[in-house]
Amino acid sequence: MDYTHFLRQQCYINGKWCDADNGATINVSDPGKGKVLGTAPNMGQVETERAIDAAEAALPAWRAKTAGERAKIMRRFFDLMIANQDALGELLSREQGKPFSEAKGEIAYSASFIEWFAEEGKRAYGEVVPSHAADRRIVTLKQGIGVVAAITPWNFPSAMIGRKLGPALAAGCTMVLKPASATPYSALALAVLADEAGVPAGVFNVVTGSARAIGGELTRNPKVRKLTFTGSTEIGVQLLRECADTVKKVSMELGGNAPFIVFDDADVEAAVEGAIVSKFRNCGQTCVCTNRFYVQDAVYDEFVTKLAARAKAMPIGYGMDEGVVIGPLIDMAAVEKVEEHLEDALSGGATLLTGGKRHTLGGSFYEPTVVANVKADMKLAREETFGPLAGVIRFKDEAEAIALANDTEFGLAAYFYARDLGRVWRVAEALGAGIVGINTGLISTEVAPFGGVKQSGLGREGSRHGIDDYMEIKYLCMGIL
Ligand SMILES: NC(=O)C1=CN([C@@H]2O[C@H](COP(=O)(O)OP(=O)(O)OC[C@H]3O[C@@H](n4cnc5c(N)ncnc54)[C@H](OP(=O)(O)O)[C@@H]3O)[C@@H](O)[C@H]2O)C=CC1
Ligand SMILES: O=C(O)CCCC(=O)O
Repeated sequence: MDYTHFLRQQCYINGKWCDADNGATINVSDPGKGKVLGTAPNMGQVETERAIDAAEAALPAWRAKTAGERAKIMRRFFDLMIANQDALGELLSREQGKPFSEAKGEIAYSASFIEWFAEEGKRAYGEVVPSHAADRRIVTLKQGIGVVAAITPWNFPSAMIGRKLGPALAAGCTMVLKPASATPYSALALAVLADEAGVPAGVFNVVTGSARAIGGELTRNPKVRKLTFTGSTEIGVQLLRECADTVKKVSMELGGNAPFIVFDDADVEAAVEGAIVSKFRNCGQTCVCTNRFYVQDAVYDEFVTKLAARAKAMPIGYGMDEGVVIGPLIDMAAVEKVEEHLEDALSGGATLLTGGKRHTLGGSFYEPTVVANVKADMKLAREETFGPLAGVIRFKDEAEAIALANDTEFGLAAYFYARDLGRVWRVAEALGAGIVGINTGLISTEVAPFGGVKQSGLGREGSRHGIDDYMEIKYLCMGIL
């Protein structure tokens, strides 16, 4: 199947493909070539309300199915995603810019949440609680929360949906999704496959367009019982406020500022490998990407020299070109943010080791960049860069590294390399993050709980815990007179 089969330029509401009521559209561009790929409907409040009504109407029948019946449909959905991995990967690469190999990996990652939660739905056990009274019995049930609203970002246009849709469907919930305006096609492609898999009309709805109008309705409408969001902390905070009026359950997967610590007992080669993966995946545009490196005195020079050499050798190009590992940034605003952070570091005395400029391909291509002699108060260490810029800070001892790593309002991922077992436990326990990568730069999998502490978010996605965010516990107290 060709990728164009999945390139739908209409929204999906109540099992039907539709335009905005007023026919308005937004352009969707390929960030690599800068060329318009197509359009998507510019919907607003009215269409969103219609989608919520459809999700509400579809809820009783979807909820009434057994978990096993839902799992069969979800299994078909998973199989279709895998069978169409190449086409879905190409569509994703074209709208987002990431290398085709990474895009295909993202499709498999996205599908893995559908498969995982299809099975977890069957294990959403309640419990029998030892009673407090001889004449009463206590039982708990877990029930799907109802209509779920999801708002997702452009950096993982498929996987951030898969990991919300999987648990929602498995729990017996229905969903209205608003994907990022930059990358709506991967979301609409999921609607094509959901339909083919037999997900009933109204269970999964996709609306594209005005973030404010659609988001406003999703947060205001009392029929929506849960909002799940991945994106910036700034918008997450705004959505939390908006959800307060109708007391919705919320999951927030927000910004990060991940530290990556290399201790003097680390395997430096392995640390460089992990650093490359963790820093430059998706051109530095993931919330778990390393944002600041801390390297101990004794191994500092070796680490920065090797990191710079590896970064310099990374092939840059269009996502669909053979062998590319670094694609374009999502837009020029992203390039400007990298430039601002680099300029701030260099003007404060940091040393440029490689990169440091826009790539000759033009547009939003930027060279993988490494700077040494970075200080902890520079912008690149304090704010999420979300780009291919690695700044390396020197430290003396374990206590200093932990203090530096934890000196942030964020707490999503943290990484460190060390071999001393005592140190591994001490540091792992001391880091203020929801996810800690130890001697690895890659922590993402559907089987583990993904989520942050502090201003990086609320709730966990993936793992056996991920379905709980889509369920309520009901307690039954039974008199047995
Ligand atoms: N945690 C993460 O994974 C991500 C973090 N980020 C961080 O955020 C920065 C900015 O990226 P950006 O794309 O602007 O992220 P945003 O948080 O603005 O966007 C994420 C999603 O929220 C939507 N949105 C934006 N404003 C509103 C609103 N008022 N009400 C409801 N929904 C809204 C967007 O829609 P639309 O696309 O239509 O604007 C998109 O679907 C990045 O540089 C990065 O630092 C970004 C993406 C993912
Ligand atoms: O940046 C994000 O929000 C998505 C994280 C990707 C992952 O699950 O690894």
